[in-house]
Parts: sequence; C-alpha cells; structure tokens
Amino acid sequence: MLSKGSSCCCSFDDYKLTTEWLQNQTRHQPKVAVICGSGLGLLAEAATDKQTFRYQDIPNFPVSTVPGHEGCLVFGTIEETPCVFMKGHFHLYEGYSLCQVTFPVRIFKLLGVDSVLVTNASGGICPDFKVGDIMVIRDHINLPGFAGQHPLCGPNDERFGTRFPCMSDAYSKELRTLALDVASDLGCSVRTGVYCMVSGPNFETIAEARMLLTLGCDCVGMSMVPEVTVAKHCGLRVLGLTLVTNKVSLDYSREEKVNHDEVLEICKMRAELLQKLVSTLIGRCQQNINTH
Ligand SMILES: O=P(O)(O)O[C@@H]1C[C@H](O)[C@@H](CO)O1
Ligand code: HPA
Repeated sequence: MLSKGSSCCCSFDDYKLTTEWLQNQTRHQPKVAVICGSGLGLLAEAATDKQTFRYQDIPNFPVSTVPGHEGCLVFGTIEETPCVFMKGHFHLYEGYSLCQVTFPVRIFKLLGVDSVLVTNASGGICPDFKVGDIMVIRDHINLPGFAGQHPLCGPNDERFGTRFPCMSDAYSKELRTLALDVASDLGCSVRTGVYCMVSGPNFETIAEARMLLTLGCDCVGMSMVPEVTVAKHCGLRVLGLTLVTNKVSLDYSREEKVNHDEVLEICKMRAELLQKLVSTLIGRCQQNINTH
C-alpha cells in the first residue's frame, strides 16, 4: 500500500487481499460493524463466541498509536447477529492518510456488512449539553473536507460507489429512530445533533469553539466523519453515536482545561451504558432490516 498525500493509496487488490485473509481466518460473516472510539473498546465485550485479531497481524491494516485504542478487530455475535468490532480506530493527526483511516470500512463492505455503528468521544459545544451525554448524530460538518482532506479524493472506484455521492442522508433515519427508541426503552435520555470533525490533535481555541457554535455544531471531535463518508459512499447504513466527554470552553474566564486522560475517564464511566445501548440496538437493527 503506497501513501500518496491526501488521495487514495489503496488499490482494489489491497482491499481484496485483506478481506480474503480475514475470511480464511474466521467463519464469522458479520452483518454489523461497530467502530469503537477512544476508550470505548468495551463495547465489544457484550459479544459471544469472540475471535480477535491484532491490527498489526492483519495485512494492510494500520496500527493504533493513541492511548485508549487497543488496536484489535473482534468478531463475535450479539443476539444472534454476527458482528465485527474495531477496538480503536485511526486519525488524521496520527499521520495516516484518510485512505488508511477508512481502510477497514471497505473491508467491512467486502465482508458483507450492511450497517456500521460509529462511536467516538467529543467535546460538547451546545451550551445545554452535559459531560456524559450521548448524542445521536443527525448530520455532520466535514471541516477537513472543506480544506481538501477528504477520503474520496483521488480516482473513484465505481466498484465501491459513485464519484459524487449524496451526503444529505449520511446517517440512516431508520437507525436514528431505532437508537432513540432503544434509549427510551432503556430509560436513558440521549441528545440529537450536529457533529463537526476537526483534524486535531490540539483541542479547540476559544475563538474556534465560538465559530463552531455559530456554524450550528453541537459537538466537536477528531474522527468519525471519514469513516461515515466512505461507508455512505459504498452503500452501508450508518449510525453515529458520540459521547460528550467534556464541555468545550466558549468563555475566556473558564478555568477548566481539557485533556485526553479526562476524555478516557468519562468514556470509562459511560461505557457500560453505551454498551447496553449498542448491544440492544444491534439485536433490533437486524430485525429492522429483516422487516424492510
Ligand atoms: O477516537 P476518538 O475520536 O473517540 O478520540 C477523541 C478525539 C481524540 O482522538 C481524543 C482526544 O482526547 O479523543
Ligand atoms: O473537546 C474536544 N474537541 C475535539 N475532540 C475531542 N474529543 C473529545 N473531546 C474533544
């Protein structure tokens, strides 16, 4: 696999090789993929009949370099639904191209996955949001994309999707409704809103945070959007859930300073609830597909 700046560095043969390697190692045939963000790898623990592969052992797979990202792919079953979990994902700020960041998503497509649940940690911009809130993503703003850092730049491979994909419905309405229903059944209140991706790795300045508020962002984070874009491009159903791990400072008088340890601490505190939400959703998600 070659790195060519911001354009795609993976050929169809690269994706095929990795897919076939995994198919030769496992009898699992996942229908749902879950991408676990910072400190959220625990989501995979609800699965039974697990089979785990370290990223470094999978041909062409990038490796995780961020604390809180374990770096392994877990196949398993939740409520009779075959699933695959990424315990840790990749970021632009690690030095990966967006083609590398999104590499696993196309592997999921080739493995036969139909729905992808993307989770991550984010800062709350909306003044009403509290630390620990879970937000169902209704829509996103791809700030790196505005600057040409876009995973679909470069030659388009029609075997995955069209040159000019529509993104006005990137997040499946059915899955969003299902997520809200499941949350309500579990007695857990969730938010809905707009997520904005920044490249990181620094947390926002106050002027940047104020700009994001003006733009209509409810949460800000450093991941998710590339994976969602590539998933939508290749026809996967997408659900995005973000955990608000800190409130973003909008005020120069605010003393608190955000750091990654605090992000991981909040993920640890809320992982059990998120795990319940995700596993219940997965069971119903397949019933939902079967009845449509
Ligand atoms: O991988 P995610 O997006 O969950 O991680 C967030 C964004 C940065 O990687 C890190 C900052 O604490 O957490
Ligand atoms: O405040 C934040 N900003 C950007 N990314 C983040 N990930 C967790 N918290 C934040």
